[in-house]
Amino acid sequence: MGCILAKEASPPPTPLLPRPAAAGEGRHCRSRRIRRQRLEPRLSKPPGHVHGEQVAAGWPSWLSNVAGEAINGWTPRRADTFEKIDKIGQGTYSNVYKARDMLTGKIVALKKVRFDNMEPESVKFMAREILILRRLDHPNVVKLEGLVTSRMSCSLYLVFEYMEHDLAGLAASPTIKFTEPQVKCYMRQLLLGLEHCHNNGVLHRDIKGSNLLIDNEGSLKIADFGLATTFDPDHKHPMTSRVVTLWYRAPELLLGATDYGVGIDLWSAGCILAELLARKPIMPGRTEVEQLHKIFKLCGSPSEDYWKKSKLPHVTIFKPQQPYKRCIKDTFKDFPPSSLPLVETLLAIDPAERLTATDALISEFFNTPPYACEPSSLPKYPPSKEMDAKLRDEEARRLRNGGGKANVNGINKTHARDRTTRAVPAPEANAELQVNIDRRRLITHANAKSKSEKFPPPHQDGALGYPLESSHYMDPAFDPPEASFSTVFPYQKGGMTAWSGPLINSATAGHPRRKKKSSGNSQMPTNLKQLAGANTTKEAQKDKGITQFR
Ligand SMILES: Nc1ncnc2c1ncn2[C@@H]1O[C@H](COP(=O)(O)OP(=O)(O)OP(=O)(O)O)[C@@H](O)[C@H]1O
Repeated sequence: MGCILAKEASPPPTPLLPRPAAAGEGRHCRSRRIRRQRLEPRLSKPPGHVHGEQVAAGWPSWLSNVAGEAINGWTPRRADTFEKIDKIGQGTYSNVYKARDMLTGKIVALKKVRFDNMEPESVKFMAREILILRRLDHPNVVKLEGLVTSRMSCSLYLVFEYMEHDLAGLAASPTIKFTEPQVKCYMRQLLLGLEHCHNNGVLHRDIKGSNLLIDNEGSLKIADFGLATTFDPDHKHPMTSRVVTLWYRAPELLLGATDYGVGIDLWSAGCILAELLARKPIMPGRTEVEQLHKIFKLCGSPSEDYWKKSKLPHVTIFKPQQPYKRCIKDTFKDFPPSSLPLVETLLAIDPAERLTATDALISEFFNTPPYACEPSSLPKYPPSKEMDAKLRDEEARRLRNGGGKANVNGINKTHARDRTTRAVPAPEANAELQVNIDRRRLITHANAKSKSEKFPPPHQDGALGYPLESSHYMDPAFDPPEASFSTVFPYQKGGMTAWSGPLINSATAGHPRRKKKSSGNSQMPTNLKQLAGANTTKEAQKDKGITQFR
């Protein structure tokens, strides 16, 4: 969620001031300006009378001051009109609760936004998320149903329709094996949601399984617009390239592009399609360097011509010494044949070749039998969210430590389920403890979710934890232990999977495998090797910073 504090060199993603009219600018330019204003959420202080009206309507003054536009036309709901049922999720900047709306009886999700000392910047970024959510209205985009606060309140809750699952949780469950029609059904909904976002000038910028919520009717909805931004292809403005969780981040972002477009979300969608078919993440990089290396190994490195023409800032640093050949077809030779052209298109190195969500929806994949099933025909799954997995792990730990003597059945049950859970994020509540800070730093690299547009640095993320054995549809030769980079594969084999990254710092622990691997680094250009180290150090340094905010 977007309590964001931008401390980057890059300009803010939504320039807010309309350009003053130049002499001679006609109606055409004015209408373009109006369109631009419509596209770019205004986050300025509202005029005095509007501020007064908003406060009279029950909004706190601090919110109206900074985010007047975001709350315009809405009335706040009072917290005592909701009954909290359970905590169901924890994001970096929010806690999410299951609650009952006592006016309607409906079950909802309440996302409580954490503000750090009411910093206007963090309130503004949250306002941007609200404005973006209010602009969108589609069955495959999560709906913001209201806001909960009061005049004297220091907190804000976003009210959403309640969603029982997320795609990462379902995909990680070893008991759930998606069929081809089911994969098509989820992908179709994802692309329809993306099409709506893009047609309305919104880039999501953090598409990944845990942000794709699924309800018990099989509907998939894109959620978490904390990193989203507005864009206008006719009036490009520079945007930060440090967006999207690393495993799903497009190559142009890794190369430092600031004028990207819808292609970045389509790349992430391509990673998800291949992940659903392969039953494990296809490019789990731990640093930006490693991520780009994995991309080149699978998708081929760009042509000489591309490198020559490219004006991307990091091109000289990242250019591999030897070109890599594209090997998507070989790697995914067991994928359903009609899926390969779509995977190829979505994972095109050149964003211009990735086409659009609309193009993807009319591709062969969706028009070849077996067709996508109806969402309502999807199975009704047991709870599978990140938080469910976390609670199960905590319960298992408690029982192992002797707390479960009273319930032998409970122990057995928990242990059995425990083995099947996926990775869960580090406990946020313990972040102030040094041991957890250190863990977080390591896990940050492993999970590599960039939230640098939020608080510096990228925070750790629950990501996906698949048992190694669950690999499917994917050529095992594709991802042998990484000679150049990885020292610990970010998944654990069987047993308890409590973390999605290494718990020890393999860079300093003298891991025996590491020595062997580091000698296999010869393919990597020296400048890349240096950067790999530099990057890690930088990330770790930045990571220290986050502890000050929590
Ligand atoms: N509408 C919803 N229904 C049910 N659960 C939800 C809903 N929205 C969010 N959640 C749960 O809460 C978690 C955190 O929500 P969200 O990702 O929006 O917050 P965040 O602070 O932006 O997190 P992140 O650190 O992943 O960016 C999600 O992973 C999800 O499991």
